[in-house]
Amino acid sequence: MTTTPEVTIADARERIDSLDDRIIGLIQERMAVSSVVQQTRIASGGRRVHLAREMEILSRYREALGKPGTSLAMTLLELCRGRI
Ligand SMILES: O=C(O)C(=O)C[C@]1(C(=O)O)C=C[C@@H](O)C=C1
Repeated sequence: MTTTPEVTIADARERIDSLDDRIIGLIQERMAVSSVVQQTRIASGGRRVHLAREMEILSRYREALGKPGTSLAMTLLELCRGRI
């Protein structure tokens, strides 16, 4: 069956929208889990931020996605723990 460029683009955009919905849901889930870690640490006398752990996360994203991965990880961390 043949299709048109318009249909191919519309179908692909639907998939992108669906992926973005899932990504947003995963980010919201990450924020909730991160909050549990931070609140638990603060309640036991620690600090909200754990820089060594953040370095591990930044490395993981950079290894998987290159330099923009670092920016993405920094944005995710800011969403999860606020600005430092
Ligand atoms: O893993 C932790 O210790 C967390 O508090 C979670 C988290 C994160 O969102 O990944 C948030 C703040 C910390 O600075 C480091 C990492």
